[in-house]
Amino acid sequence: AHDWGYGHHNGPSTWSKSFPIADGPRQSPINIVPDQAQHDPSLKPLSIKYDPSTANGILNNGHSVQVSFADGDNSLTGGPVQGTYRLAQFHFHWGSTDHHGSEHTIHGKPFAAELHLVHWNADKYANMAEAAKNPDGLAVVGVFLQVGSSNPQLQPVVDAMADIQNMGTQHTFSNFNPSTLLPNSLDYWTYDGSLTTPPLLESVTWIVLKEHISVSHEQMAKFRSLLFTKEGQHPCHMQNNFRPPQPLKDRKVRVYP
Ligand SMILES: NS(=O)(=O)c1ccc(C(=O)O)c(S(=O)(=O)NCCc2ccccc2)c1
Ligand SMILES: [Zn+2]
Repeated sequence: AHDWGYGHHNGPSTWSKSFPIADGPRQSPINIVPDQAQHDPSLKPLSIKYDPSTANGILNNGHSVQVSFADGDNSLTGGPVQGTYRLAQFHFHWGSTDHHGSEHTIHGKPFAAELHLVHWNADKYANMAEAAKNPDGLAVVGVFLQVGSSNPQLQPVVDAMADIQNMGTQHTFSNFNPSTLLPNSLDYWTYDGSLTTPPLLESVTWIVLKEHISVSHEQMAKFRSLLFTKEGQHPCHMQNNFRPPQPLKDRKVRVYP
């Protein structure tokens, strides 16, 4: 199988060989140009409600660090979506320095990292995999992380990284409320896009928050201490696990408010 990654030989520029949709009409991420974003009266405020008791594990999947949630009352409603989307997992993308690492960019400017909260359309589909095959199947909330003061809300995730250094390792992770990772404002940009990793399915309504959260340089160093590699393999630090911005093609970015 195409073991895709972020290296020179298996990185984003090679993905179209195994995943031709990489050159499709609604790929993510994109560069966001705020003054070109359109107001749309049909857009609503985002409504997000998570149940911390459903957090059930933290995993190094070889591409990112991912916290997964059991099916429960974790809902995203309002915003650009119809119906109720359920939180499945959140993960991050980051760089080798504090000056880059996010997937979306604003006016061409990257942030040090980007948090993705992945939700699936539980009104219409039986599970995440089914939802991922449909254009209205997924909704991902993106939150920029800007290096500055330490973020105490991130610390439980940062501390758990010590237990999942190698690819394929996981650890229990419970009683965590991911809404503590959201900024004060839920104002957002939204556009129709895709997964930013293979299989790059064009099934994501992207909701990128305007306000960032903070992360300290030391906390970022802990992200970079994670490994792409398995125990016993020559260690390769997990960093630059981001796909660069893709062509906007025939799409408009909308903004709320
Ligand atoms: N950067 S992103 O938000 O686009 C994203 C990245 C990786 C993954 C993942 O597969 O873990 C996901 S996922 O959790 O949505 N999984 C992909 C959807 C999928 C699930 C099950 C089977 C096939 C595809 C999303
Ligand atoms: Zn992601």
